[in-house]
Amino acid sequence: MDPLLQKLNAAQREAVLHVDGPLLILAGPGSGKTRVVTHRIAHLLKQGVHASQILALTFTNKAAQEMRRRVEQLAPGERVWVSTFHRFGARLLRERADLVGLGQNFTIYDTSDSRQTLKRVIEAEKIPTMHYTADRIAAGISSAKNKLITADEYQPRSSSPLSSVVARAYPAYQERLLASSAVDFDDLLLHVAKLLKDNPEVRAELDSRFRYVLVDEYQDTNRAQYVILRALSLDYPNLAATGDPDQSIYGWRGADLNNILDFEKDYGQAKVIRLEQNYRSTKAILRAADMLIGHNQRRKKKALFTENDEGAPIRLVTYADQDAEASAIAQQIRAAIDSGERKASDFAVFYRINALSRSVERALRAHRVPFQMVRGQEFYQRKEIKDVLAYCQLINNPKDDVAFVRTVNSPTRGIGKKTLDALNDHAYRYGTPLLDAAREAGLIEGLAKRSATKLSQFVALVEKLASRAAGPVEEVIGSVITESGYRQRLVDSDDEEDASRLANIEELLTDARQFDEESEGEFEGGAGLEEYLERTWLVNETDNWEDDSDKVTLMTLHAAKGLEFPVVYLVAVEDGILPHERSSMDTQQLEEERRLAFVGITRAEQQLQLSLVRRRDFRGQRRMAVPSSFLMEMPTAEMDTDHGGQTFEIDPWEQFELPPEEEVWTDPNAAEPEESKPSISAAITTAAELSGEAAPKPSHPPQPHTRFSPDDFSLDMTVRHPEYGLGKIKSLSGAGKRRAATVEFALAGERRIVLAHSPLEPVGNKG
Ligand SMILES: Nc1ncnc2c1ncn2[C@@H]1O[C@H](COP(=O)(O)OP(=O)(O)OP(=O)(O)O)[C@@H](O)[C@H]1O
Ligand SMILES: [Mg+2]
Repeated sequence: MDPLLQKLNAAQREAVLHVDGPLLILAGPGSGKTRVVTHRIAHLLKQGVHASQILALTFTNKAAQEMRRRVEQLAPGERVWVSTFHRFGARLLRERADLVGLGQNFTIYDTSDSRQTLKRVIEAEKIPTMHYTADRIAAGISSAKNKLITADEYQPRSSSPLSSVVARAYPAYQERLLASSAVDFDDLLLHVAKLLKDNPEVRAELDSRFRYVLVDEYQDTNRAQYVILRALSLDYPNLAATGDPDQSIYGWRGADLNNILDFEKDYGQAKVIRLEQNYRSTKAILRAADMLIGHNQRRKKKALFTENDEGAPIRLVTYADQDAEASAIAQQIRAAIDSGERKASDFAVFYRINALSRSVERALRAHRVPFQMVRGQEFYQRKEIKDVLAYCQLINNPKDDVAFVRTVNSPTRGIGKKTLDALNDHAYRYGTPLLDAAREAGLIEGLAKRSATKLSQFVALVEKLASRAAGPVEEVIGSVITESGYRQRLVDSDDEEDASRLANIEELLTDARQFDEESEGEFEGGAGLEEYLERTWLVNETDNWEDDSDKVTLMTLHAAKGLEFPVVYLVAVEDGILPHERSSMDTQQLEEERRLAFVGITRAEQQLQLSLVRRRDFRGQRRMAVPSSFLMEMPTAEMDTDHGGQTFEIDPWEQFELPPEEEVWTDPNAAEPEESKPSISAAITTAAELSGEAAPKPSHPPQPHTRFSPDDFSLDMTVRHPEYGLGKIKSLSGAGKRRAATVEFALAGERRIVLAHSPLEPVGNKG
């Protein structure tokens, strides 16, 4: 048999051998979907398809890089375009920038740059924001863009005050981006989708150029991505999508599960292949994952089996607090390494939000366990790095207003807010970029002569730097930091922090040198600088992850997608964290949280430990942690549980005085705080928060006033107890104040609870 097909099972082989026509590979975790994608590319090449006719898309740079590596192994010497959606979008857009009114040298704004632009627009155009924060408004714009609603098409809904603010801010923001020849991340897809829609000849050309399109993790595509893929597969419908609806975890970024669920409808005669054998995990791990995901209502059931061993039982451990949790994990890892049983890179620690990593980092350090934190963007997000890169941005794209604002007074040149305001007004009035406005500084009304001179000096600096833009990137950055005085200011400072800033800038020079070496001879006339900037703009979470180093990996659940590790620790499996507190009022969001937990669990090959704590210090507050509702949905009885001598006997409610009788019976929903109501914009507040950048609000124990009445409880109902966690009502007895429920708690076992005196809450009927 062809060696390419040897390491594939029958269903995988069928998918690999499929050449023409739409193909959907629908399968659970660890079943070889990604393997099929790489082997299919190799097979296409073998069939004589030219490498340039193949386009493979995925979501993270890491995944793209890994795919490229595997293809290279299977088909040495072939250069297939394997990319993330955003990089692909950026590349295509540079080829056709004129069609959407952008300069070819457009800048890609990151979240903070686009937020700043939005704020400036709101201020300059005096748009009434009705107290909505820029983040909320930005989320509204982003959500519209992900649904492919352009600024002209956006219609406010009368039921949503936020949408009427968005309706004013969106067009103004978009206009400003265009004037700066800049795009935000969403635009990379929006512009391309629109370009393909409005220019049939361009669409047809690209459709024929990319004869075979492959997409991994198709379940995470949003509307814009869907439209792009559709446009590239009309005349040549050779789209192969692989995905798992149960692993869709980017709903907050507009991912639309219907894209995968409707594939067969959208692409007639699609061949659908299901892969049912999991090669990754033990039976014990797979069983728990399967049970958990079975609680999602909105899903198609899938069969998944493994011939792997039963494996060790999953460990479910309760620790006293997060330090105990972290140091126990570090100790276990240390011991396994010392005994020679495992190496550091066998381990991964996952958490729902980045803020939870700190105690784990500290403990690993204390136990001298090498580790790497996967936290994208960090380097390029540092202030000093952004400052220096902003000069490069301005050289590359003189219309870039954000870069202008960032550099004009950094290092300090005595150009103050008043000067900038006058400049900004002028730029708005005449519709010019700030740099052009600064060129006319002498003519600007209300600008002092001294200020005008300073602005002219700055313009001269930028022009001087721009004249050298065509050289190697390292030299460009070298002259930026020297000529601007940026380096000198750091050198002269006594501040410790400035010393470390200086070191970071040296690091940036090294980074640029590496880029120059990698791309030697590839670019001409300044294109190198643009390519380098693009690299810094489109880094994502998994970029700084080295899989060949012997270190423990620390990452958020979102970043873990597609990866696998022999031993996985999932920490803080607690209510309010996983599931995230924000999801508690919304069934759809709760299901997405469940999928996130599912993704985490299914990364584990041999061993999995789930842990939680009794007390967690969080955002400066100490609170009693409640076990995650998801634990109740897993086979905890067969797990190796250890509550570390922690009992569930303490009653924190003793400290509360019972309120007067009549208050006990008030409607718990009547006084629901405004901000806990679900809304679209709350659902997508900020990408950063949801991807784990920020912490959820700590959940406070409900006040006794909000207790429920015995009538609120019924048989089989899921309930939450602040101390025992989640449970199900097995039986009810007695009446009135003596009415009691016998509840089977996931962790604390069976308890009889007198309802009138309990803090028990129903959890059903949400969403
Ligand atoms: N036929 C096979 N024989 C042996 N090992 C296999 C086979 N197919 C896949 N594997 C291995 O199983 C593991 C999971 O494969 P892969 O990562 O492709 O799964 P996946 O379906 O993409 O998973 P996920 O949904 O988590 O992305 C990998 O280590 C892969 O090498
Ligand atoms: Mg995969």
